[in-house]
Amino acid sequence: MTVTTLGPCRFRSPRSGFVSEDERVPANIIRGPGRDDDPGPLFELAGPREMLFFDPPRVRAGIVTCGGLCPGLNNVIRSLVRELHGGYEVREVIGFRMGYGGLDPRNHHEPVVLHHSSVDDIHQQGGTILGTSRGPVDVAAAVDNLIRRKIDMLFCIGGDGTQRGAFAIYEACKARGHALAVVGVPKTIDNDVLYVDRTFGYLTALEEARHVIDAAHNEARSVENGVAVVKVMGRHAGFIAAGATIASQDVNFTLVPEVPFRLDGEHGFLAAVIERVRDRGHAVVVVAEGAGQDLFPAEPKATDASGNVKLKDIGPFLAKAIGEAFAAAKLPLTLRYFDPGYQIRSRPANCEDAVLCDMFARQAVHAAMAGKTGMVVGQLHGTFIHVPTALIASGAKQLDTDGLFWHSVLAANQQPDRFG
Ligand SMILES: Nc1ncnc2c1ncn2[C@@H]1O[C@H](COP(=O)(O)OP(=O)(O)OP(=O)(O)O)[C@@H](O)[C@H]1O
Ligand SMILES: O=P(O)(O)OC[C@H]1O[C@](O)(CO)[C@@H](O)[C@@H]1O
Ligand SMILES: [Mg+2]
Repeated sequence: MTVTTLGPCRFRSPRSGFVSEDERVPANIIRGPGRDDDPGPLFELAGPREMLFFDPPRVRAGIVTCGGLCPGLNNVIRSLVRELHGGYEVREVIGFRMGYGGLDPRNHHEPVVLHHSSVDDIHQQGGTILGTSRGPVDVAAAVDNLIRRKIDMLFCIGGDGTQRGAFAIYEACKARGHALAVVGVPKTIDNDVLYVDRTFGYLTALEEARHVIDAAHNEARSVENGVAVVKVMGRHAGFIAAGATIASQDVNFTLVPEVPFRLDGEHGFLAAVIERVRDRGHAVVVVAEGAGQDLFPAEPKATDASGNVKLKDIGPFLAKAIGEAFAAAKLPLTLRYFDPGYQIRSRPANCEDAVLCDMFARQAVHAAMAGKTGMVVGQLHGTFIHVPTALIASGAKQLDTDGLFWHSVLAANQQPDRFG
């Protein structure tokens, strides 16, 4: 599957180290001869193109950040601006404010002009200098505004919702014959974006989660029968819970959305916690926010402003259940509860994420200058690629519970494969 290009490329690039349009990266690893393995989609390689669709000095670029905060948003903004200005000598870069809401002039979020110097040290701050939001977008009004402002390329930094919004903008521009390059940069601490080995923000989230787990472990093991419960983010995927478990090696129970669990019964989660505390005197539980949602009564699901289902709060629910189980077993308990979600995602990027943000941003600029549109910069097998936005929006990545990563979790925490 190839990415759409806006038209013939007529301008010579000022960059070097060009990649060819013919190189492809397969989604799947071919496991060996004699097997009928499906390579899956074949993705274009990211990188500078020799010929460009846009004439760099005439380009007007726009940047928008949407959805929840994530470490590295400012790094991406900075590297986009620096590559546009420094690499291609683009004269005008505009930052739309407060997410997609800022694309609609009726919301009165006046965009800001981003200069080389105005992004100088923003990478040292968490959050996003442009502001962000959730909530509905009037795509027609957004596209009217982009056309009126003569924007040639729009960089949409955000998660799955943002990329679905980017796709709607891309389709509306196509229908109206406006040559806008819509290029996404995949953001989320949850790391649940398809065709992206690692989204930016994920490793910073692990590092921060590990600090909290260290604290939880110290609390739990310093008291009699200490149990610490740490809730981390991860709506539909347990990558943060799993990765932090492996990084910390001090977690005893890791609960993720991909593995349903039972609380009660001989082989249930609560019996396992009691056994662990009887045996070792303390326990550390890490739970992803999307885990165990089936333990709550089924009722109509509320949604947030963007249409994301509001999850039931599994953390306090588990803490209460553990308290009741210890009481029933007439066992003393000291329970500590940690919910560091916002503390984690508002941090500045760590070193690995800073590198990834810069790489993603520069590949996004190369793609847009070559007229690529309706695409997101991805990364597979350590290689940067162009992924059609339609594919990114087709689903979400989850933990492979038969894979190496989850097996490392089970090896680290020694919990059974299943509870109940
Ligand atoms: N199908 C869609 N069409 C148009 N806009 C959409 C669509 N889905 C989501 N959006 C818009 O994209 C923006 C960001 O979506 P959302 O709040 O779900 O965050 P996200 O990008 O998924 O990031 P996070 O990982 O933090 O949830 C919102 O303004 C939302 O209204
Ligand atoms: O409180 P908010 O802003 O709705 O965001 C919470 C969500 O954001 C995420 O961190 C994704 O950005 C999810 O893991 C979490 O469910
Ligand atoms: Mg989302």
